[in-house]
Amino acid sequence: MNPELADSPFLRACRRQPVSRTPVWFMRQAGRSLPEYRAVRGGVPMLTACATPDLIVEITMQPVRRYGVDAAIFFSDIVVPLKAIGIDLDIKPGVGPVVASPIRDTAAVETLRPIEPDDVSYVTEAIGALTGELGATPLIGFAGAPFTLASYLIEGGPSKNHDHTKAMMYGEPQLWHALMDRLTEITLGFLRIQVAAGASAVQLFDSWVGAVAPDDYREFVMPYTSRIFAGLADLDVPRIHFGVGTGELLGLLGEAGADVVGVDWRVPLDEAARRIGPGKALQGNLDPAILLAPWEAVERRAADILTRGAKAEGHIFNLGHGVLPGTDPDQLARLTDFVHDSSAR
Ligand SMILES: O=C(O)CCc1c2[nH]c(c1CC(=O)O)Cc1[nH]c(c(CC(=O)O)c1CCC(=O)O)Cc1[nH]c(c(CC(=O)O)c1CCC(=O)O)Cc1[nH]c(c(CCC(=O)O)c1CC(=O)O)C2
Repeated sequence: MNPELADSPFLRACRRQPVSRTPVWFMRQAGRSLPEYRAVRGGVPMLTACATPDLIVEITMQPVRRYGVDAAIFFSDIVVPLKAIGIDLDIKPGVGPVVASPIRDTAAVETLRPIEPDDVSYVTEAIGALTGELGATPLIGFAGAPFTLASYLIEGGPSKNHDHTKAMMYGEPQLWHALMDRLTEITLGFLRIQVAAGASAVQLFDSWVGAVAPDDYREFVMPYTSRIFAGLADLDVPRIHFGVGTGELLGLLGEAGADVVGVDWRVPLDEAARRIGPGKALQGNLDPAILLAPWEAVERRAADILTRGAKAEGHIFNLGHGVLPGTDPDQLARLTDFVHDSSAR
């Protein structure tokens, strides 16, 4: 790895090494909040954009150019690897991922095959071009975690209560474990492809896992996330584990094997550090909705997060979840500068 990249504040903070300033990036930093994104997407469907190397590169670079964030995140979506292995699904504007035939029996589970580099050659091509353009700025690869992907596949789309998902988990545990096993192989394979192509860190999004209780997490989810983190260990890239509403799960999320735990806005970072224990860096955790309020409100919260984050062994500033589409990009530009200026040491 290029020594300047290895020494970047983001990678150093992930490794819990001293930094010259707190690194910052934002989940969903590319996307609908940016006028330049809306311009290049035009009428191109989301999943077409995710399979077009030139668009992936351009969209990934947009927030790096505009904000000067400390990391880029590969432009894609959590359902891309599922589409790539032949699952009939689409991302519908205003709805989200929609699966044509929800997966609820053994025959359907058996249609989930492992992912091969040839299934996603556009990913390898885009990441190769990106690492050249990014130079000393790290590129984060990502994937959805098995629980969150299972929820989309079983429900057939976004779900508030995950009814069918939990019905399978509690009522048909064998089928559940078979599904999670296949999704684990796909997720691990997809992350390994991204690292082989040049990603210098990975983030596993278990966005909906906050819906399960700690004992159920241990039994039905953790064996799979642990397998993914263990399966990445030989690649020597920082592994970030993120979920929403995970206050009661934070210790277990750390135990599953990540290097960095992403925290949403519900738990202050000093308290999160206490719950997670030593040996982990933290990422987070400004409520993305605060960015819709005047700057003074943003600044007050951001300053508090920097103070609390300093109690962790490493801190990467981020939001507690993705940038909301109605966010004014000038707020994010100001926030990036504020984090850099007020944490410089
Ligand atoms: O509410 C729901 O369940 C549907 C959510 C939804 C997904 N893809 C989607 C949508 C529709 C939408 O955003 O309106 C569809 C989707 N994915 C994405 C976009 C672009 C944007 O948000 O404006 C969009 C909107 C598509 C469009 O432009 O019309 C891109 C995306 N998804 C994702 C990422 C990774 C990241 O967050 O940084 C990124 C890349 C961001 C970047 O390059 O900066 C990951 C993703 N997609 C998805 C999830 C599940 C949880 C969630 O809702 O946030 C997650 C994980 C997460 O953010 O926690 C599912």
